[in-house]
Amino acid sequence: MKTAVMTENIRVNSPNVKYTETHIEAEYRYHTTAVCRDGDTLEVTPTVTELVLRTERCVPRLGVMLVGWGGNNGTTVTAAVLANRLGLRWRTKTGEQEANYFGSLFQSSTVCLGAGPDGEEIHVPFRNLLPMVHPDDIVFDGWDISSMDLGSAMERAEVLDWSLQEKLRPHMSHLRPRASIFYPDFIAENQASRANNVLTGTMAEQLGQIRADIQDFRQTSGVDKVIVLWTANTERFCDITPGVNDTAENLLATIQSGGEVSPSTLFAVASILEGCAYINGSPQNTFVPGAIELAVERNVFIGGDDFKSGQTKVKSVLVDFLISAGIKPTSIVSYNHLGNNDGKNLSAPQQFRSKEISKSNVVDDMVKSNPVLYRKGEKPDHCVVIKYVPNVGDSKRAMDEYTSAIMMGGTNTIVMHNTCEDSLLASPIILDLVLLTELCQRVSVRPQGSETYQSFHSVLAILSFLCKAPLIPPGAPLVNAFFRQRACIENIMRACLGLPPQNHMHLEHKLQSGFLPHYADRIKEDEAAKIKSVFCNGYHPFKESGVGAHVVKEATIG
Ligand SMILES: NC(=O)c1ccc[n+]([C@@H]2O[C@H](COP(=O)([O-])OP(=O)(O)OC[C@H]3O[C@@H](n4cnc5c(N)ncnc54)[C@H](O)[C@@H]3O)[C@@H](O)[C@H]2O)c1
Ligand SMILES: O=P([O-])([O-])O[C@@H]1[C@@H](O)[C@H](O)[C@@H](O)[C@H](O)[C@@H]1O
Repeated sequence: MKTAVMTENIRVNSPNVKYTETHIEAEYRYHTTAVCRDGDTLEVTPTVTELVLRTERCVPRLGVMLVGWGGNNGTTVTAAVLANRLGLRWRTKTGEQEANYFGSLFQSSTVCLGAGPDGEEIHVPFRNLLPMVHPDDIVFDGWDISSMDLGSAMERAEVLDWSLQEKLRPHMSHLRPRASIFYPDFIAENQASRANNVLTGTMAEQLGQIRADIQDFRQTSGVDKVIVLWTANTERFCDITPGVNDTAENLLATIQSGGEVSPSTLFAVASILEGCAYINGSPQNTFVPGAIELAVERNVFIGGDDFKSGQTKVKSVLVDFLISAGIKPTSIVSYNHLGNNDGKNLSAPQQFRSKEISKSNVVDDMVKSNPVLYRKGEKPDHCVVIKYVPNVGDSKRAMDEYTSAIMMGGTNTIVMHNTCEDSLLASPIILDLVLLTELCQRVSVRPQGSETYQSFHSVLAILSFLCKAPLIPPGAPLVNAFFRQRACIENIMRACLGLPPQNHMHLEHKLQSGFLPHYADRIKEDEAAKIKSVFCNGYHPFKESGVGAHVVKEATIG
């Protein structure tokens, strides 16, 4: 039975937005711009498509099954949710610390709704825009090739303060990962010593067991829906072979007969067949063409690849800043060393290669966007180095050097040192990934002229903000630039409320004699005259006359 949890505290006052018992229904004018070349002229045509976006208001009880549950990320995200749910506080050497969700886009960042009574911008937590699952309410389960219970695995991870671990252990020691699929040649040899919790049988039997595990979790936990997320070790890339994994039919046949199918792809197939969204937090090519085709056929969301958590996240900001400012990065060197088990696995060449690819391609879209700086095909030198240094544990040390050409033959070099507990950056990303995926499962869209509503494409490109190597539908533009990706999420959620995209223009404050605020037509004639006299003399109505305060009350924000 779904729990009708009304989490939003924003009510949009518009004739285009309807709140029913079950849905928010927004009529939305989607503005885009079509460009085509006519000789040496670019012809630009603004286009408008009428859409109706419908969002289910009932927030389900969400179950998340982590593959690699006993790892640094798996234990840390589980611990963080428990600590927040329990409202834990603990002593550290610098004082008392309380649980939080820093690093989560939805839990710890805000969006600007619009202007308030005094003209100031009103910001609200991102999560408040639409009804969303609260991370405190997530129920975790999962698999690991290591049988260690979550309390001991948290200790093995060496991520969280000991005093916090002491408080959490009674709540985690009874949690045990389910046995998993283990094919040694997909991850580093140095991982074999962990593998004491593995499934036997044929590939088809193992697939069947994973499906049974998902069914068992759904039934025993009482959750309304399950999302499966891979946070197990980075695998080597899989060969894409016609007749093996190039179509859904061939992939399913290969699983029956046994062949080149990775554990991560098997988990993807199991999840899709169980109707569960599947997200890949690692860089390997889990989503072979056959897996993507299966997801589309079954109308199930898939997303990834590789959490964008630290060094690469900064890169997707810094390179966007440089190129958007007309400065030309000519060399990017990204080095880091870390001492956790992820680093140990990545010390093997094939696993490092998977990561090198996802960390290297993140600047391509930004480079291609600026033909003023870069000739066709020209790219900055880009070097990625990862070293395993056990002593530093989960505290990854990243060092970056960005060298750029500036005006008249000048050179700018930015050097950065970035130290962090890698798992404390990845854990909020995991939460954002599953919460955004769950929200998208409750959104449907009816384009003008269509009688039926449709879901987002099975390849959930909106997750790009959270991934180093975004998986996108065929033909869609690949965007890695951080703030463009963030704006995409914000503006789609605003569209679900019938609100226009954020444009940051503030035109009402930028004209010589100003103009009437857009809502002025909704207020009485004499008050409009007052605002006109005040506002158009360059004074903001809210500050000067107080009349705006009355108008804002009618706008019913809050
Ligand atoms: N900041 C980050 O931590 C970050 C950022 C981006 C991507 N990642 C990726 O996330 C993944 C997990 O990172 P981590 O630091 O938690 O690593 P980890 O090594 O601590 O955890 C991985 C876990 O997966 C388990 N495992 C390996 N193969 C498995 C299988 N077939 N089935 C089930 N479990 C299996 C291991 O036993 C281990 O417990 C890695 O692939 C890493 O590259 C991490
Ligand atoms: O997200 P990011 O910090 O650029 O990338 C990280 C790498 O720098 C790190 O070496 C690796 O172990 C993590 O899995 C993660 O991928």
